[in-house]
Parts: sequence; structure tokens; C-alpha cells
Amino acid sequence: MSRSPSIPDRPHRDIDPDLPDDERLEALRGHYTDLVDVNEQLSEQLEEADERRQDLHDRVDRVERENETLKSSSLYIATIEDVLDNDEVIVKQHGNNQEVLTDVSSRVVEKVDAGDRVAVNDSFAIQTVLDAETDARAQSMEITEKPEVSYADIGGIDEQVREVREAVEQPLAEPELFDEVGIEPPSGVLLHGPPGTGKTMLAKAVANETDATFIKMAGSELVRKFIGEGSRLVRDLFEMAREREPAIIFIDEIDAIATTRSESKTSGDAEVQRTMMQLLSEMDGFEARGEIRIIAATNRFDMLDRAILRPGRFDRLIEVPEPDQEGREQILQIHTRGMNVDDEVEFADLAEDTDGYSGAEIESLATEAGMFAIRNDRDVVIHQDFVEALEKIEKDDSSQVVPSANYFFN
Ligand SMILES: Nc1ncnc2c1ncn2[C@@H]1O[C@H](COP(=O)(O)OP(=O)(O)OP(=O)(O)O)[C@@H](O)[C@H]1O
Repeated sequence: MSRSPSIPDRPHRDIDPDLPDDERLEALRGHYTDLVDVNEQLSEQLEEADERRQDLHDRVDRVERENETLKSSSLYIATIEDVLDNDEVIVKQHGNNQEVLTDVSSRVVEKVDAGDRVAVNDSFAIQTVLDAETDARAQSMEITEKPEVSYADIGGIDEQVREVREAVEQPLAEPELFDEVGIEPPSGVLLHGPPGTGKTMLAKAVANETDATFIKMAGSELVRKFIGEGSRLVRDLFEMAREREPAIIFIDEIDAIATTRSESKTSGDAEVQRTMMQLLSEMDGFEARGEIRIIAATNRFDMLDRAILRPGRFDRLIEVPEPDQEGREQILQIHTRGMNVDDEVEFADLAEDTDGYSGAEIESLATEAGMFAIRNDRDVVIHQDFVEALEKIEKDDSSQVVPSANYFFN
């Protein structure tokens, strides 16, 4: 970097006022020349300073851009396998299970332990140690302190709501009842039935009612996202619940880790099997009258490995069927509660016309009817809007409204 030249002094000349005119004129000319010189020098310096300023400005811009790129580039999640003495750690990247020995600063070494989750860049340099919240998100857990769903939002499955309350809510809210009678509450509850019938809603509503944290994990994530890490994720799931009790663990699509074992013994099968064993051992390990309840759900009851249904495991089965006509009417009422619906709308007729619709499909019907009202420049939804919405849905995809073909009961 070149050093900036020093600023020239201001020219100074003492001119004796008693000098003869011609000599004074000569002296003034000399002074004027000095001033012009200094002015030129200063102009040059100013020009150079301007160039330098522009140059620095460009550099700042470049660094800022590089910084942004670094910040926005994706990082990978990895687990610290081992922390070595010489400021080195072994990390294992999730997904591809690649193990790498990487240098870290002593500042990072102090912060990490084997088993911690970190974010690494393309060159495996550790960028951040994940905190519990980020870690949970990275592991696809959905954690809600207080889900907004209440029992009043669920229609047509009153009997199932009652059973879930008895099996999940009561042991949390009134554990002494079980103590007094001397029985253990069910260990785990399995909700089974076709898609979109309210299984997730039920689990959320109990969490809401009992002020429990709702922790959801999809079984498919346990086997798909981090190959080789399923059992670790199951451990983390229960750990997270212990940290936040009272808590409700909801494992959706449990069939992904608990299907009947096929004949083939591929390493993938063994991995899924290990994940399931971990789940069962976590369930064995926790206190049935404690502050953590576990609910699982499946659309594929027929596929389930019966081992998970033994006493002490998912020992309370609750079937959540497609709603009957009365149920469909209730669900329609629920999903139109916030809509501006004409008094003439015949919910009973609509319920009759929606045979085979799940709760989720009835919800879409209500939204679609609202769209028809908007399309027709109305702010009130009339019966005809529902009729047209029905026709549209049936025309768009008749397969969507047919009850799930692959759903069987044993
Ligand atoms: N019984 C019901 N009462 C009111 N709304 C319902 C009902 N069943 C489903 N819904 C609506 O459908 C949406 C999806 O339902 P939910 O996720 O609970 O279904 P699910 O049985 O868990 O489905 P999946 O098996 O596909 O996970 C809900 O958010 C709700 O709006």
C-alpha cells in the first residue's frame, strides 16, 4: 500500500511594505507562483485521494458480497464423532455418512463434544455448533409449545376423542387415579385409519388440553433423511420430550419403521429394524405414569409389525375411520365457522353428497366453495357454490375422493 504524500505547507512570504513598487510587485508575483504550485500539488493529491477512496469503496463492496455469499451458502449437518487432543475433530456428515478429520480452532474445540451436531461448509470447516432448537429443526422434529387445535375443532369422531382423552389426557392430568386403582395407563396409543381423518389433530388437541409440548416426527424422516442415524434420532426425540415435559410425542407414519420384515435382509432393513428397536427400548424405559405420552399414527395398519402392539408398547389401538354422514355434516359446520355462509346452505344435503370424503377433503370443499363465491363477485357463500365446488373436485381428480384403496384392517 502506497503512503499518502504529505500535504504541502501553505506558502508564506513576508513582503516589506516599504519596498519600492517594482520590487514589491516582483515579490507578489513570486508569492502568486508559489500559491499556484501548491494549488496544483493539492489538486493532484485530491485526485489521488479520490481514486483511492473509490478503490477502497470497491474493495468494501467486494468483501461484503463475498461475506453475503458465504453466509447464504448452504451448510451441511454433521455429527462430531470424536474430539482429538491436537485441535482436530472427526465429523460424520449426515446423509452420506462420510467421515472426515478436520482442523478446528481451539475456540471451537472448547465448545464441542462427541455427539454434538454441527453445521459444516463444503470443506468440512465447522461453522456453527447447533443449539437444541436448530438441531431439532434440522432433524425434522416439529415442536409446538401449545398447538392451536382444540377438541371443538374435531368433528365426527367423538368416540375416538373420548378414548384418546382417557388413554392420554387422564394419565397426564390425573395420574393419582391410576395410582389409587393400581393400574398402569396404556404405554402408547396407536391411531390408525385412512389419511386426513384427524389423527394428527387429535394428538395436537390433547397436547393443547394438557398444556403439554407437542413433538412430532414423521417415521419416514427417521428412515429417509439421515441414513444410519435413525436410532440416534429416536433417542433425541425422547431426550427432547424429557427436557420439555409434560410432552406428547407424536410419531406419524409409524409404519415406515415398523413394517413386517420382508424376507430380504438388506442393510437398509437392518437399519430400519435398529430404529424400531431403539423406539421400543425408549418406550420400555419410561415411566408409564410419567409426564411423557406417546401417540403414533398410521394409514397402513395392515403392514405393521405386530411386535410393536404388545403390552407395554402401543397397547391402545384407536381406529379413526372416515366420517359418516353426521360426522361429515359436523366437519363441514366446523370448517365453515369462519366463513360468511348463506342461511339457506343445506349442510345435511352436502353431507349426503360427500360419501367417502375424509375430513381433509371436506375442508378443501369448503375452501373451494369460497373460491366460487369470490369468482362470482359475492361475499356470501351460497349452496350453489358448494355444489359447483363438489363438481369441480370430482371432475379434477376423482381418485382423491375415493377412500384410500390400500387401507385394510386385519
Ligand atoms: N375429523 C375432523 N374434523 C375436522 N377437521 C378435520 C377432521 N379430519 C381432518 N380434518 C381436516 O384435515 C386436516 C388434516 O387432518 P389430519 O392431519 O389430522 O389428518 P391425519 O389423519 O393425521 O392424516 P394423515 O394420515 O394423512 O397424516 C386437518 O388439519 C383438518 O383441517
